[in-house]
Amino acid sequence: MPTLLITGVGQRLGLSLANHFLAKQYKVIGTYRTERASIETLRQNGAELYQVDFYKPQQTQQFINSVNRHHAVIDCLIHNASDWHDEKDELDFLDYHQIFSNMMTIHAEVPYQLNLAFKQQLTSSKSESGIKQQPQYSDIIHISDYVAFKGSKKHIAYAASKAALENLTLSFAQRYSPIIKVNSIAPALLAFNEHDDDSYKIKARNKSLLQTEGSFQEVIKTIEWLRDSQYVTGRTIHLDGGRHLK
Ligand SMILES: NC(=O)C1=CN([C@@H]2O[C@H](COP(=O)(O)OP(=O)(O)OC[C@H]3O[C@@H](n4cnc5c(N)ncnc54)[C@H](OP(=O)(O)O)[C@@H]3O)[C@@H](O)[C@H]2O)C=CC1
Ligand SMILES: Nc1nc2c(c(=O)[nH]1)N=C([C@H](O)[C@@H](O)CO)CN2
Repeated sequence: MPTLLITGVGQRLGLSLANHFLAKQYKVIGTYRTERASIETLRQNGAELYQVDFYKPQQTQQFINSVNRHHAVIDCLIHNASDWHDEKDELDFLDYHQIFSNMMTIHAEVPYQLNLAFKQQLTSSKSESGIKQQPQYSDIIHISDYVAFKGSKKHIAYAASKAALENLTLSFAQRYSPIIKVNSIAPALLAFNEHDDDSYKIKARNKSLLQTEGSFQEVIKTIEWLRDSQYVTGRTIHLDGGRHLK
């Protein structure tokens, strides 16, 4: 069965992805930063988990070394880990510096580093399985955001870093063809956070033509479609309810 490496599996989309593919008996390698009950449950269900704070380069390096030591094959690398920082007014220079640095680290530099570090594992998945019925590509999937296209006046660095991530898709698709497909998924609203109040929810839903939120299942279906594709690479797949036309 395929091996997936998913970053940020502790909650929400990452947890949904890990549970979905574990249920299909895939081998799931996951990263988490914060110890939670969900992490122990994933471990009991067979996931191989690594605790890493990607804001700490030494921990990123240790993670890469561990994966290189223990995993020879990766069929699909999904970059999901993300922080959603906003730029409040009247912060000082160093606060904005930290926000910008963190956003670029988690959404651009870490995907860049892991894509380069795990090329061998992503390439060997093809040779490991011997003769195939049809070309079977391995996949890199970057989870982006609609705001990479539109910008965001409240999450400026976040949006810019997601735009950088989508540009990485173009470069890695060229560099890793024809063995590895590289694509982005750019959702708009997928799921609210616990602290979101009703007025925020109404406003957020109304930003799209379909006037609703998506779902983590929508992303799962798109990942399954990308995995099955024989002809899509270097593309960003938008899941946004027609928000671009509102
Ligand atoms: N939810 C939505 O409506 C939308 C989501 N997206 C994108 O979809 C993806 C998933 O979204 P969602 O599930 O809501 O994200 P969450 O913010 O709920 O979770 C993201 C995960 O990333 C992990 N993470 C954050 N920073 C670090 C770090 N420095 N090192 C290691 N791990 C880190 C967190 O780990 P931990 O919890 O262990 O600390 C967390 O579990 C993200 O890329 C997001 O940008 C795009 C558009 C809409
Ligand atoms: N890392 C995260 N990124 C994003 C989140 C989130 O909770 N964590 N949430 C959103 C919102 O749903 C936004 O799309 C609309 O409010 C965007 N990115």
